[in-house]
Amino acid sequence: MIELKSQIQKIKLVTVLGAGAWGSALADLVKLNGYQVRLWSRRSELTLPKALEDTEIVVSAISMKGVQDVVSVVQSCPIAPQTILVTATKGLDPQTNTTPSQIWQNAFPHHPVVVLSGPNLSKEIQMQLPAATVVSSINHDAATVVQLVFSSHRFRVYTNPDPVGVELGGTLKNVIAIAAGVCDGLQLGTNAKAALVTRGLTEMVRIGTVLGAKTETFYGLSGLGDLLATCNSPLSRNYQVGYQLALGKTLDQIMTNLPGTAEGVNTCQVLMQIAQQQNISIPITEQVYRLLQGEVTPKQGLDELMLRDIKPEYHH
Ligand SMILES: NC(=O)C1=CN([C@@H]2O[C@H](COP(=O)(O)OP(=O)(O)OC[C@H]3O[C@@H](n4cnc5c(N)ncnc54)[C@H](O)[C@@H]3O)[C@@H](O)[C@H]2O)C=CC1
Ligand SMILES: O=C(CO)COP(=O)(O)O
Repeated sequence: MIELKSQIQKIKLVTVLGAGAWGSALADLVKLNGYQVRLWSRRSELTLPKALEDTEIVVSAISMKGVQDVVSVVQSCPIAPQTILVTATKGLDPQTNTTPSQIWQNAFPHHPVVVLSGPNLSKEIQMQLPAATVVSSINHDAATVVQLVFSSHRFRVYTNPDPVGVELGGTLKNVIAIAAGVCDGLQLGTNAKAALVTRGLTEMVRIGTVLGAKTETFYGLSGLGDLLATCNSPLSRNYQVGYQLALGKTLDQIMTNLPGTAEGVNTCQVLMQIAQQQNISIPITEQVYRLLQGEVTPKQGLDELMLRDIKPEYHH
């Protein structure tokens, strides 16, 4: 306990990697709590080694496609052995099917790695609206340090003992958010949306538990919480992808004009690979995949879901 207290008191400098929507919002949260913050992006004048010099916490908000590259460069920089690595990316690596925290941990086996994930639409956070999130790590002390560094009267941070589940909640919901956007774009109504989001959660639990997550984590902020936020907000880029597909735009048109990253598009492909390899039923994800591939229209995807064999709600 004394050691943890002195660890927390030592934190003065936090480096945030990725100056996109989420990295900028996270940097502001930490800055408002009185810490010195360095915000690095590949376009900034600050070099990565300089950004990492003497830092106590590194927060990565790099989109999935850049994580491996950035991790490789960070590996070549001198960082102190006790530096805490925090990952806030919500995606899966298409080559290895691994999560961002697994990539960080593989590269830095002796460093504490903490995941940060929750219902956190960056625009609302930047507007200083209240929000809550979850931090989790196999190193509980490191998670507690990160909890204290980020917590404020408008950002409530919980710890959770299931890092795999916390990270996967934020990642898996992106695909369901695309489906929710389609549902609203087609004006299918509130009953349909409730059914979709609930069955989406069942699907998240099914694939997430195969990947090592605990079921109950998906019923918390990083699972259901994030699912509700993104499936119900036009601020969500993943929701926007589905919504605009339902209005008849092409995926290329949507992606060209989208502000920032919609991770669900790539995550969907990775989930299909995993589901096929491991024989997991993920019907909503499958229809989102087929829609993104241009194999079905939004209306055909809906019909495919509605006309599946009837069955019990749960298998025991
Ligand atoms: N925007 C939001 O509301 C939230 C986003 N997230 C997650 O955070 C991650 C980033 O999202 P956003 O900030 O919204 O996206 P963004 O597109 O605004 O920013 C992505 C950042 O990653 C950097 N990046 C990408 N490839 C790179 C590479 N090869 N080398 C160096 N830097 C590279 C970009 O330069 C940019 O700074 C995503 O995984 C997203 O799911 C999580 C919670 C909230
Ligand atoms: O993860 C998010 C909110 O928690 C952000 O959602 P989008 O990436 O769909 O904008």
